[in-house]
Amino acid sequence: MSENTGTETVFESGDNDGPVEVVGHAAAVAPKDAKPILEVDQLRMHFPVKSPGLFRRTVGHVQAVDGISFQVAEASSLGLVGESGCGKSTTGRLITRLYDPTSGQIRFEGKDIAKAHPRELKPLRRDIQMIFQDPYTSLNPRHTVGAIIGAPLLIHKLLPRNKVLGRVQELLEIVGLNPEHYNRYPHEFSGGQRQRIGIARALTLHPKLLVADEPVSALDVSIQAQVINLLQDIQNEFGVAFLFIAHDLAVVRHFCPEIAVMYLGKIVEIGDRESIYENAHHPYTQALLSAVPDVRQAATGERRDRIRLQGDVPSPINPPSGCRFRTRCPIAQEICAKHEPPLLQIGRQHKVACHFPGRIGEAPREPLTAGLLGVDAEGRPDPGASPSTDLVEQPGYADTWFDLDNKSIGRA
Ligand SMILES: Nc1ncnc2c1ncn2[C@@H]1O[C@H](COP(=O)(O)OP(=O)(O)OP(=O)(O)O)[C@@H](O)[C@H]1O
Repeated sequence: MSENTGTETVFESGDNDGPVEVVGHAAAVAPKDAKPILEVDQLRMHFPVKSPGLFRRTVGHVQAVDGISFQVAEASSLGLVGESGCGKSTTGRLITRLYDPTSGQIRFEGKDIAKAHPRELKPLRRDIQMIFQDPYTSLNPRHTVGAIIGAPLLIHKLLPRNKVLGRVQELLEIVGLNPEHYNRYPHEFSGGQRQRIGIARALTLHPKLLVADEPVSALDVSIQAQVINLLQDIQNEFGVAFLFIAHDLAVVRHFCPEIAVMYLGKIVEIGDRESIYENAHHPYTQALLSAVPDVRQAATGERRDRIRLQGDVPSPINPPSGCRFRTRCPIAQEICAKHEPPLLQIGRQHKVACHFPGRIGEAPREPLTAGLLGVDAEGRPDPGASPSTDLVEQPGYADTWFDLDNKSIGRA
């Protein structure tokens, strides 16, 4: 495994009072012209809610994921961020096909796996692996580390039994653990070391895509940075793509060249690192960002104004009409209750779903989306308008977009 040879960088954590400096790697950049390895298109997961009693009728649905679209490029990383309950883990579990989606497509290397039969899933399990949040509960305490890491090789009959130990030791070395410790049990390791064991297990079958569900949230801040550096090393060495799930925008900043922000089952903003961290246009992203300590501001003693959202995320069983964020949004107006804002492309790699998208304090006075939806500023049908028929959310970015600053069409 390559050593930590990158430039000195800073890793921040929103859970801390200030940014934490680590000697680490330069921030990951997207590989040039990489093809998408994963394309998620209008993906939905509605869990049925059953009535109590004998007949257990379906009385409603939890709209955990409600029509999301995005891409993950080969050997790159997409960060999926949002508060607890917004549907991130469900998305991860759909992609690894632990759940059957209600509708939508999950194209892996061009092939739709959303409805793949369990028989077809076996080879897929090699290519797409998951790293779980909790290194304490995700490892079987009764099995040795060698048995945990080697099991997938035996299940998939990839190596004869007498070759497994060698491969296990190689994997332990890759994740920075002592290869002689294969006979130890999970409880003999610290939290960070256990997460390394979970990563080794996920790597056993040479996956092409890793879904990392809050892989560092349970770890101490200093250990978080080491584990993220390890994931970056693994990506550089093996070309693995990542869907990196986190509740905190600080955690994914370093590792993910592209970020998607989720709220109540929807993607509300998606873009490259610069668009999200320097130029966020959705009030929800702005609120999440305001909780992240900023390195430059910490150095000058300034503080970013904290935007405090009122209340909790509403229930996904009965989400608010129109824009789902409107009940907590500081700039919501009448139209927001009536119409769901489409995810509009406003930059080369930047999309936002808001009727009033803008930098903090620069939101437009009139809803930007009214003409496209064929309504007036209050959201009432406008008989003179011709609504756009082309508002279905697509994965990826188009070659043209609406440039909000210049009020003109931007081109790639
Ligand atoms: N198996 C299930 N059955 C019914 N509802 C579910 C199920 N799994 C998740 N949910 C609900 O779906 C919504 C989204 O949950 P999910 O775990 O995907 O969110 P999350 O953003 O990952 O949150 P967290 O960080 O807390 O895990 C929540 O309201 C949750 O209660």
